[in-house]
Amino acid sequence: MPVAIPKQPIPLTRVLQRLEREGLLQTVVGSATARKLTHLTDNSQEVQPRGLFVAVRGERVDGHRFIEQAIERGAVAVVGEFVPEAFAERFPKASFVQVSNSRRALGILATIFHMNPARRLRLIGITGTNGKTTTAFLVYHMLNAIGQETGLIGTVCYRFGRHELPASNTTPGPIELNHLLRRMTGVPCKNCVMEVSSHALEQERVAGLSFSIAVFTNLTRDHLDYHGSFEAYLKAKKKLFDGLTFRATALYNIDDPSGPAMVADTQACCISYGQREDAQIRMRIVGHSLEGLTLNIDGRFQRFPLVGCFNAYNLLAAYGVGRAMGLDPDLLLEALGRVPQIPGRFERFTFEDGTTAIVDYAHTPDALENVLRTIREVMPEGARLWCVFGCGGERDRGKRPMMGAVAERLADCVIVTSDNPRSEDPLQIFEDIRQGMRHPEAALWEVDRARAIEQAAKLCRPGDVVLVAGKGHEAYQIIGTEKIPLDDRQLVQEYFEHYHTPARPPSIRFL
Ligand SMILES: CC(=O)N[C@H]1[C@@H](OP(=O)(O)OP(=O)(O)OC[C@H]2O[C@@H](n3ccc(=O)[nH]c3=O)[C@H](O)[C@@H]2O)O[C@H](CO)[C@@H](O)[C@@H]1O[C@H](C)C(=O)N[C@@H](C)C(=O)N[C@H](CCC(=O)O)C(=O)O
Ligand SMILES: Nc1ncnc2c1ncn2[C@@H]1O[C@H](COP(=O)(O)OP(=O)(O)OP(=O)(O)O)[C@@H](O)[C@H]1O
Ligand SMILES: N[C@H](CCC[C@H](N)C(=O)O)C(=O)O
Ligand SMILES: [Mg+2]
Repeated sequence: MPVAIPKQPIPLTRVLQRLEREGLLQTVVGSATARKLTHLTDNSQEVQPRGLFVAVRGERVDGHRFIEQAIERGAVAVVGEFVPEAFAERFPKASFVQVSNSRRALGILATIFHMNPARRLRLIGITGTNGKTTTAFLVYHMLNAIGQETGLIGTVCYRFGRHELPASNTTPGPIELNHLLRRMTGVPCKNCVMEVSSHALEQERVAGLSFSIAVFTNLTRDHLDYHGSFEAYLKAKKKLFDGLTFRATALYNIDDPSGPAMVADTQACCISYGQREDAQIRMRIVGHSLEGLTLNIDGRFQRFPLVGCFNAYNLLAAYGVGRAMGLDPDLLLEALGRVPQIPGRFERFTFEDGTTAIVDYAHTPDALENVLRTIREVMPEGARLWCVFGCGGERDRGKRPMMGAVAERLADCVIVTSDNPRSEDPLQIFEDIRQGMRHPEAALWEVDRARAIEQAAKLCRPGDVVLVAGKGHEAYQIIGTEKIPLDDRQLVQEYFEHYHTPARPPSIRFL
């Protein structure tokens, strides 16, 4: 985890004033209040002399356990929620700043230590269960194509200028996030479009950031292991909109049942998008095939290379962002019409004998259903639809039987396999998936994902369509705590090329 280093040391008094203004400050213990702080971190192992350590009650461990270690390594001040016993006596040279919410304090302090880079950027935040990465990529390409230098933060990677960094989280922790924003201002970027996950909102990773535009895509089942209930999940997403000022714009999908609730308490100017008559930004699907979509958006016809009705919403949301920025509709649509392939999102591979394989990141029941339906609607008659999928370990168990049911209902042939089992037993995950299926015996069950893809390649007939779902751009399989290289796109190319390139007749040699 990175450390925030300011241009010049920051007086602790400034930190206290800001925390007080935010209503977070409770008490201050200790004598070091006149000190200047050289860096900020929430990881005790990264503390150096004259640092500020924020103790966070984490998902795995409680950062308060490492206060002593942080002070031994040179922290002169500690921010936390509970004052350790006899702090002043045990650590006479340090100060303890008690706050009501350490995660929130960390977010706000990260903006100070990185000199508030977000103030020099137009921040565009995208939230929702599905479509965040796609919509963020669309906005990124659209704005850069029309000459507005824009950075990107999301699941696949972080991009700005000529830099592309691997993503740690969809929405990184506040120190890394503000560091990225600071680097973007150096490009210089005008805008930053970022995915804002529900985990990030719950954990205050975006605290202290002011979004100019926030987009809601949709809300269906995911992450209930973490949030506990659908209501709590909705509430976490809603925080993005509740935090907007009256100067911001909230774009919401009016066709999604949770759309209106999402913006119910926002101060921002709300703009709805969707197919409904009363949508302020409206589209109609004019045509869709395996080659792409034709939409009528606000009365203008445009073709796009993205497949699937769900992508019509992502395109509309991206267009809405451009409209909220006051940009020319024709320019926006023309730019969106030329978007490149988004890594691992409905990525299509066609083979000589007419077989098609599609690698897609669908890892929720709703996404899997949408993708399978889409393929069904546009695939050639007489062809069979295959679905190779699995469910992540240490993630929402409830979605497993639902995904089993969806795959069985919509595909002709199902191969269940592993998708990042993490510390769980893949066979137990299979058992959970099996619970949702009526005829589990009709499916193939293959723990080894590479072998499952090979089976699909071997068993499908020329002209069939094979969906390999769940991992999209991911180039690894997480087994235990190890990340083993594995790339669906590479495997698909390798195995399908092997089984679906018709053998050429041997060339005749004339002697
Ligand atoms: C479960 C979870 O969300 N964990 C996230 C969380 O970690 P945490 O702060 O709770 O970490 P922890 O390990 O319990 O440690 C608590 C504190 O003790 C500190 N510590 C720990 C050890 C030590 O020796 N000294 C020390 O000071 C740690 O630095 C930390 O401050 O905060 C970290 C920084 O913000 C995240 O990187 C981390 O994401 C983990 C890696 C993760 O897998 N998260 C997933 C579930 C996630 O967030 N996913 C969403 C996307 C979901 C979607 O796409 O729909 C995302 O935004 O990526
Ligand atoms: N608007 C949408 N509605 C429903 N399903 C969608 C939508 N957009 C994409 N999908 C499906 O969901 C999958 C994930 O899409 P995407 O990566 O854009 O979403 P995400 O919200 O970023 O997901 P994650 O939270 O895992 O990062 C896609 O591969 C596709 O199958
Ligand atoms: N952002 C999602 C991605 C899931 C992708 C899937 N491949 C899995 O590992 O379950 C998560 O962390 O739950
Ligand atoms: Mg994403």
